[in-house]
Amino acid sequence: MTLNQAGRPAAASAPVTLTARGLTKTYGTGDAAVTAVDHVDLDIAGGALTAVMGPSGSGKTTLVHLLAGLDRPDSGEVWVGDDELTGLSDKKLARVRGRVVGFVFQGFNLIQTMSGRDNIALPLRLNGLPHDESWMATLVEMLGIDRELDRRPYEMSGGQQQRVAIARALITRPRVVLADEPTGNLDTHASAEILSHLRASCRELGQSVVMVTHDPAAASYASQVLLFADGRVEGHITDPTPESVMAGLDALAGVER
Ligand SMILES: Nc1ncnc2c1ncn2[C@@H]1O[C@H](COP(=O)(O)OP(=O)(O)OP(=O)(O)O)[C@@H](O)[C@H]1O
Repeated sequence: MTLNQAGRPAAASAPVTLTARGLTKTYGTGDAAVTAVDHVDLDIAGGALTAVMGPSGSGKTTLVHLLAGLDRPDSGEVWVGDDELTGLSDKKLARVRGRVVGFVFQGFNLIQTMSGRDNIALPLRLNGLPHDESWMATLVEMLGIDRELDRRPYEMSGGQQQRVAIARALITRPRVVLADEPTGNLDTHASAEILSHLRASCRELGQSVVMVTHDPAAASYASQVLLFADGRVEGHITDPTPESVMAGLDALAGVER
């Protein structure tokens, strides 16, 4: 698979590192306070796919929202290359985020009154970026969503909505892509295809791609897995296999294999 098959080549850009320093987010106060992300330091190299795994409630979604600038940390910093997202005003953050970060939400967040095509193109319109028909065609072919272009999200299956949401995240050729359970609604075959595309996309575009997943098979597509528990990175697995991921998760839960 190449991303360049439909016309103009996808512009490769120098990989940038996604960095977090001392990233902390607490919800609630007093006895009800939950520190969802607790002094996290990360250096995620561009051009590689990183998976984040851990128990439910360990803070994975909060972490990717903070890394994307969708939510503000209580303390700590997020950098995309030399740009500090956490230091920006809301207005500047919205502008940088729109151009630099692509996000695949857990619930897709597609706009129900808009066609698949308009949903995919929305980040370009919102950020005043030129429409690139050949890149749109490449993504549509890669994700197999040509029939979804003229449908509204409520006329699509969950898996089709997910593919449209992935196209929307990639349409601006963002430097950083954050994905919360990008294959959660897909069958094994469709998941494998999407993950291969995401991996190829980050390699060919030099993107830093971080995805949250509960699926060891999905995580094995990554070049590294971060094991997350109680808001902290408690371990790394490099060159993961489904078996090494399961062993890592068991170790995280204190279970001996
Ligand atoms: N908006 C919020 N207000 C209050 N507490 C929150 C909020 N969002 C998350 N939390 C709490 O923060 C903790 C981490 O939640 P988060 O959704 O980041 O975990 P997760 O690892 O992504 O979970 P899952 O795997 O179930 O999606 C949980 O205890 C959750 O209840």
